[in-house]
Amino acid sequence: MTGTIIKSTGSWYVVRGHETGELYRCRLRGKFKNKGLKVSNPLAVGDGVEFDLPEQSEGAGVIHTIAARRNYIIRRSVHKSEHAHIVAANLDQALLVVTLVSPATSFGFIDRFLVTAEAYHIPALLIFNKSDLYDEDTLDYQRQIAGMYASVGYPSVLCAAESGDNVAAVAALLPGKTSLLSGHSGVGKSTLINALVPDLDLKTAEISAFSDKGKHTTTFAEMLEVEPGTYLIDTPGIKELGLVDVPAAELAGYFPEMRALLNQCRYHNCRHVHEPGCAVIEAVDQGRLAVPRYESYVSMLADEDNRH
Ligand SMILES: Nc1nc2c(ncn2[C@@H]2O[C@H](COP(=O)(O)OP(=O)(O)OP(=O)(O)O)[C@@H](O)[C@H]2O)c(=O)[nH]1
Ligand SMILES: [Zn+2]
Repeated sequence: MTGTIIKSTGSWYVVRGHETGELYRCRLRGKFKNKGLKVSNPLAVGDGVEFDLPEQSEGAGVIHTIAARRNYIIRRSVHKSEHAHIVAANLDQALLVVTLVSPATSFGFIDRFLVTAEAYHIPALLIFNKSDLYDEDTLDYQRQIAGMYASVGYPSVLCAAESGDNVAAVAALLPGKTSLLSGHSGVGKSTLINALVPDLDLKTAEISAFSDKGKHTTTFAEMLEVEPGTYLIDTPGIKELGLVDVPAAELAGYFPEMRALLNQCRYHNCRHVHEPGCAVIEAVDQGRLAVPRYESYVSMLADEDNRH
């Protein structure tokens, strides 16, 4: 049988079976190695697996094959001696919840998230929340920002999670996909999840009761099941996305609007800061490349220089 891992305790996995639609508790057969990947966990939520239900196993499954991953996000350990671990695999999109007031999310944070998503090859979208708190000027401003991000490949939705206003537009992004939901503390992520996942507590309780069977186990990771096949992964912020140490020379390649210009710079190793004949600087000067995006690039480049 085949299925998707929706919860992991490190030794047990909860798998949603594709053929039956049922939940299965599974173990991993024998030793598994992640080829060329130094991580502590062989399997993560979102992984596709093949498993058997042997007789005399009291309904517990045995995973014997892991499907190739389309992508995955890892979290580095705080202790250097420990391996990183895979937070989740096979993400279809990353949604970043942001706010323009109460609190205002900075461009720096947004662009860092988008660069990280590019590095992971995960399409990213922005959810502007708390629209009920925006006055006319802020709404104008929001349209400008949304336009700027849309023009470089990041669509967005404006909503108010608390009142439910336009949450339907967010819900429409989800069916059949695995979505990562991120955002600074206080932007309304929990409120949004509660609006998106009806009976959230019931569903979570059901899966816990099923997987823990009265034992005290720590959950390493869990996907919220909006419905079978539609999943949300809740993470507190960019640290979870573990902004991979993007080498300075590659950084501009993770800004889609800069990518197309890179081979037009006079110097092949142009850093696009004050080099003569730089196509990126020219685009900024001519208003073809948004200043806030360029400023984020320069600031990330400086951070990268300071690290080395
Ligand atoms: N006015 C307004 N307030 C909202 C909206 N959505 C959430 N809030 C409020 O914003 C505050 C933070 O919301 P949470 O859902 O707890 O935010 P969070 O992002 O999950 O924060 P953490 O739990 O710290 O990660 C709460 O007081 C919510 O009531 C909204 O659409 N409009
Ligand atoms: Zn350049």
